[in-house]
Amino acid sequence: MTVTVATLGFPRIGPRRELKFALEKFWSGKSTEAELLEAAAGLRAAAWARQAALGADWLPSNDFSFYDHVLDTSLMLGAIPERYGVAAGTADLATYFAMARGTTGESAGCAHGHGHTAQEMTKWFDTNYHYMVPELAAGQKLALSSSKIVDEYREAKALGYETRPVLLGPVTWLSLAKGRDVDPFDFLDEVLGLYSAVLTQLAHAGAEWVQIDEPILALDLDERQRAAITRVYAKLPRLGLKIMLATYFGALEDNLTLAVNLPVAGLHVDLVRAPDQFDKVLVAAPKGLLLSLGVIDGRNIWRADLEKLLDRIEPVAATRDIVLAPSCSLLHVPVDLALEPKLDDEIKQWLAFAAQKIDELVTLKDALNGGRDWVAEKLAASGRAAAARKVSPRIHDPLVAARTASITEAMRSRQSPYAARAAVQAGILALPPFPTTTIGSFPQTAEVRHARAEHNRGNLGDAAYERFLREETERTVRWQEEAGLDMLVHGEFERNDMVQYFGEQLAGFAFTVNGWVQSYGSRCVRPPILFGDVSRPKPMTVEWWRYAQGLTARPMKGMLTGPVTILNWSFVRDDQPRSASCAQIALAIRDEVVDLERAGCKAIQIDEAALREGLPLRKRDWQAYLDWAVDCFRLSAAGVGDATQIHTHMCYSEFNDILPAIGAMDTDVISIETARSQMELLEGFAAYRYPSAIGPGVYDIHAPRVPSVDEIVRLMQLAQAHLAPEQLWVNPDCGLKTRKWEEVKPAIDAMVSAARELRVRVAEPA
Ligand SMILES: CN1c2c(nc(N)[nH]c2=O)NC[C@@H]1CNc1ccc(C(=O)N[C@@H](CCC(=O)N[C@@H](CCC(=O)N[C@@H](CCC(=O)O)C(=O)O)C(=O)O)C(=O)O)cc1
Ligand SMILES: N[C@@H](CCS)C(=O)O
Ligand SMILES: [Zn+2]
Repeated sequence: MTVTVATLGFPRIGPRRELKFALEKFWSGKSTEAELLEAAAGLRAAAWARQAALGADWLPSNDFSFYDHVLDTSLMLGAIPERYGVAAGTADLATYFAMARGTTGESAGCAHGHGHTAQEMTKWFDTNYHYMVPELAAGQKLALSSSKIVDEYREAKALGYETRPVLLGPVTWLSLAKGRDVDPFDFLDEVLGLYSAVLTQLAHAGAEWVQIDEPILALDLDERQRAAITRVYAKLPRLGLKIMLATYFGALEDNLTLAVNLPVAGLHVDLVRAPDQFDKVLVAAPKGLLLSLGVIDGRNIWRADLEKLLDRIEPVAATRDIVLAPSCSLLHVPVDLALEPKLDDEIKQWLAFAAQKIDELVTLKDALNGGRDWVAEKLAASGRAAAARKVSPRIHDPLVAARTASITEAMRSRQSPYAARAAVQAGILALPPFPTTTIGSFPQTAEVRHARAEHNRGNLGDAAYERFLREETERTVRWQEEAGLDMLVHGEFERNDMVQYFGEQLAGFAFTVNGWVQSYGSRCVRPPILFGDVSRPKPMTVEWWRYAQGLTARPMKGMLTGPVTILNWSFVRDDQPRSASCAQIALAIRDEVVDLERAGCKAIQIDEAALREGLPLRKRDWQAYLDWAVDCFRLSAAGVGDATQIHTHMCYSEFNDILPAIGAMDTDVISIETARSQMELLEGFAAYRYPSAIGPGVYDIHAPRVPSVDEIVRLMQLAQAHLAPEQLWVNPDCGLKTRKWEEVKPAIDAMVSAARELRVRVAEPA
């Protein structure tokens, strides 16, 4: 029986974010399209060479994307909304970037009243990767509009690599699509026809296999989706190509029988998220179905215990051909651990990034094909690392264990109910009706990022860097006073990222230099690595808060990232439940909250941008997650007295299905994204009788567009249709870090003017 190795997809950004820099150079007009195409071809060639050199047998092609693979699929199908003025069949790179960024160059943007908005962007399943939501309208004509998949197959072939092209499956694409006056599934036959044409072209180009990704198969499916799966995979396998149907991010569960009985040549299953499905899949899968076993974690950075894996796989490999693979595309992990000179050796030996994961797969393959002795040293090293990690004193801190064991319900509860707290806080803060504030960050200009980079490189000393940050902060505080904002923020200039900044200061976290992962388009994040018990060696934000508050008599918000968001945007431990790691982070944030209060801070914002997006993929798992997530938030927030106003912020706009959880967070003020939904979201808050204060975002910070005073007044009037005026704050949808000062200043001026007008209007007798 033969064992081979596949990779499903390799990170496309390049080992040092080469794609980001090539894209941003092109977008800013500093390079030509030809130069961009050349850079992309170089990245693809390097990725194939690397994977081949590591010993992968099945190399992916079409896993590269200039922005997003869902958008690539939309362009392939010619699903181009009318506003871009391009007929299906005639799209080019300019159309692609217009769909990705809007014609003024911004995600979801529409500048100054002209230009075309980008497609909506949202997160890819439960990852921190974001895709462009496909749009379909009634009567829309689709047509093949991109030959990318065939071109990249041929490009690899010309370089001597036989690849298995990767294509997002039609049922997942339709499931992610939004229809305007139409059900996306009405397009099923048309879409199926186009996929058939693409597969036929690939077969003509010489491809033998294609990998079709249907992650939707790991979710709860309705009858229409199940029927679509049956229909699509009755047809596509007849076109001369063998199909490896890839499922990932969870178990097939009730979709297992459906999946294994499709007439496809291969099926990939995720055995990291869903190890328990291994036996079920083996029983259900017909002998002729080539199984691709996702045994190495494509979502996390831990090195595997290879001997332990072999114990499970060996009996199977003796009875059937198998492919070994990461659980999903390697898109979600950094490229190469070898680029991390600053990680210490003890932690480094526990980790595997994309390149190391392929090496692990190849070691497993060699052990299965040639016997364990053949790779004895590699297996022993993997076993030693796993054993060392289990007992390392770096991981286990008895003080943290004792502290988490003594968490009580009282520690999660504020002293008094909201109404009593609100009365005390009103007396102290003395804010006007419709108080104005912002969400925390002000523009992270090139100058700010450059100063930080120079400081990190050692070219800018600590004192000079600190002086620079203090000046930026002071300028921003002064400006906020002049603008007339009521509750100020310090601007977050000292922070590289709202999660990484805290990870870098907490014990139990390690951080990388080049461990970038694509978040959306050219934007990347470096998730901290949560490897051990978490504690807070010393205050993290208090000195910045104290400095900023010292500059003004107005209240300065303390600004923290919440435990659930830190957890969801980090690479986390796999040796204890996520809830346990989250409770530890919650205690560390609680310490910071208490210290801020002691320092005199009257209002503390604990951002939970990722609480909603951390929801499990299967609905039946939601409540358990929400229970511990809300508990952790409350634990982080409830160490303060009634007089301290606790804010939170969430910038993903689907809240109605988790309103009880939001209520249970028991915050004094929540700011949420609402501008794009015209305040419709507040209906849910009203129906739920949400008791405390809400700052519904009055303008979309994802766009460079400056809102008018009238528009903000109108939005706030819509808000008053749902909520009492006393409940309302006025703020933007999210932080301003990605904006420019010339956009921020007039927008905030308009916001403050609107609040003043609203105050006059409520004061006037009806
Ligand atoms: C709110 N979002 C966030 C998510 N996850 C997070 N962990 N953080 C988030 O804020 N998930 C959901 C959304 C996703 N949205 C975004 C928005 C913006 C970015 C982004 O802008 N990323 C930056 C990198 C940010 C960062 O870490 N910056 C560092 C390093 C800056 C840098 O690149 N420096 C250069 C040198 C510059 C010079 O010398 O002039 C270098 O190192 O080469 C910092 O500021 O210090 C990005 O550029 O992609 C991400 C997600
Ligand atoms: N305080 C953060 C929240 C972003 S979700 C910011 O303002 O950028
Ligand atoms: Zn936000």
